[in-house]
Amino acid sequence: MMPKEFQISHKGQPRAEEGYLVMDWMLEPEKLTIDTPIHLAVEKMLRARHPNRDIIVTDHDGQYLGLLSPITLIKWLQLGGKLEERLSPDILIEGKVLNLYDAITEIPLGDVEVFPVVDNSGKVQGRLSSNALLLAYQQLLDEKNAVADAWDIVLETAYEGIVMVNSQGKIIRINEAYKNFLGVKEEDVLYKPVETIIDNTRLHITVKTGTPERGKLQVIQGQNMVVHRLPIWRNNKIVGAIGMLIFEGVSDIYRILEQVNEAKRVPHSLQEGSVHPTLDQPKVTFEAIKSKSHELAYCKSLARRSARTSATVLITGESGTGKEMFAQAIHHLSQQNKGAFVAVNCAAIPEGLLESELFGYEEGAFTGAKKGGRKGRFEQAGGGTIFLDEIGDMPLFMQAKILRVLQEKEIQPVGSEQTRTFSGRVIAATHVDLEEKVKKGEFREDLYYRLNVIHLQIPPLRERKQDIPVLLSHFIQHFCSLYHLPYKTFSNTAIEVLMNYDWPGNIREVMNLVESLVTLVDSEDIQQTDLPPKVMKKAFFHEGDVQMPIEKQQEQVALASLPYPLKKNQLAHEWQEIQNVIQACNGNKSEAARRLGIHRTTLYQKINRIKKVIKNM
Ligand SMILES: Nc1ncnc2c1ncn2[C@@H]1O[C@H](COP(=O)(O)OP(=O)(O)OP(=O)(O)O)[C@@H](O)[C@H]1O
Repeated sequence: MMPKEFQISHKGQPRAEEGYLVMDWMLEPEKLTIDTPIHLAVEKMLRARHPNRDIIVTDHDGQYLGLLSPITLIKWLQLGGKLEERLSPDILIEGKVLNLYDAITEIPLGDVEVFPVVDNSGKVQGRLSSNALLLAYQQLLDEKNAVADAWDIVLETAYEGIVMVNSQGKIIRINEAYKNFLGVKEEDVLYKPVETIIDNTRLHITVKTGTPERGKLQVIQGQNMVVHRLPIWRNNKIVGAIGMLIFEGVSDIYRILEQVNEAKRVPHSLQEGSVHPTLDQPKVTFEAIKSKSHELAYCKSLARRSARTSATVLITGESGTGKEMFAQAIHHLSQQNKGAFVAVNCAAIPEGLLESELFGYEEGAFTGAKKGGRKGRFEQAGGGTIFLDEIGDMPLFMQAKILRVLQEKEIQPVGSEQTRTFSGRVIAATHVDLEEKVKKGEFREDLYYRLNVIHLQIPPLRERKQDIPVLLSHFIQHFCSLYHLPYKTFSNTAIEVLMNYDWPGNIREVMNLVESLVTLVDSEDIQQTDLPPKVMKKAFFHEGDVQMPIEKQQEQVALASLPYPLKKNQLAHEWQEIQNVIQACNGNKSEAARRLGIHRTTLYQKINRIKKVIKNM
């Protein structure tokens, strides 16, 4: 007797892709050979510890014949069967036979609780009970959920932006990184046509053509990005597409490639060195603004969007938070990038000179005016960007003149009757509370509103501590390579202290501290004890901090203060030594460098470095 299920489920070939196969879950077979005396079968059934007492019956070669179930056996005995008789095929039921390689999820189930398992030749190899099946299902679902959870975490935390669209090209999933980059909220983009949300996307085309596109350049929010677009197929139909966005590293490579291509286009005469092209200052782009926090991601996204327009931008934030960097990044991404970026620190220019500095002057405008006059900063910015830093410190009379530029787009040099058109863009910045100044009558309200078209508020570093490790690692690499020193790292405890510190000077302070540590610490591992006492004190003595006992705090500070004066002494010693040699050489630094066994430029660098470090101590 060959049950029909056996023939149906016997697929012959192992299907390794099915993860959950019958063979992985089956148990030892409880089997008897045909012709066994019935009383032995009854004893076996009574001895069975498991609830499913059906017994598999095979022929003498181990081939499956059928199942002996307790109920059919009782019925058979009631009809006059004898315990001395032997097992014969007519007492057996068919059962549901499974193949070793059947996938658990595809088993055709009936009402029985024991399933004989046979190999490809029909020989019995084991049995699968309903209990084992339940266990398998439970584990399968647990694993599926765990995989889905892990997958979600990967999607959410991936460095790349990831977006998924359905077959109609509507967004059905989008990860945090992409949302941050676009500056959108999930509810604003879900189920919207992707082309209305992402600039220059082709995902809505990918779902029509089914053609994958890898490593394509796509301009999003004015920035060159590298993207992959992959269709998702199911049962020979395109059910959606996935778009992946690759940020910084790769776009850096593309920029370098572009620069290489540019260089190849340099005219022959320049390559031969007959004329030396001047090297531009390195451009500050958004990629140079190192960050990991959501707060800065939002600022970058808003700034990128502002670069699409020529609207005035007001950047506020404490000193050293990166306001000028943002202004430069906006400039380089904007239409104005063909013109110059001219930065003016309004607080640093004496009040009497501010007007001529900003608007220029005509010849003879005042005593001491240069022949032929002079162009002001606005005119220098031309079709580019003028960055008015510390605008909050601008005197009221100048505020009126700036307002006029913003309203009329005209500038008037000192001593001139003529006005000139200003076609550039204005970005202003301040660390003071302008609204407060407006209330006090120290800043013109109309100018405030004119400047405040797009307001970029850069949070202080203590409110985005996630950025601290990124900045530390960025600056440590920067200074180690600048000073040709072997790469150093911070110990975990040092990072912990630095994370606890408030950074009143923001990123500028991080930069200065890392520079001095890189030059001061000889070891490649910067320890907590290498940090200056002010950092240690602030990191450990937070107001109202009652967690650490006072003796422990004192101990920490004492520990922290120890090596630093030592370092200071060491530096002072080195400084004295250099001064002695220079004196001995009658001030001749080239000779002093020779005596010290170092190159003259190295001596200059050393002197500048020591001066700078001592000043920062
Ligand atoms: N996110 C950042 N990544 C890398 N470097 C940064 C970052 N933010 C700021 N810097 C660096 O920190 C220093 C201070 O930045 P910046 O001059 O832009 O700040 P600011 O807010 O304009 O300061 P201030 O108000 O004093 O003029 C600069 O050397 C800048 O390159």
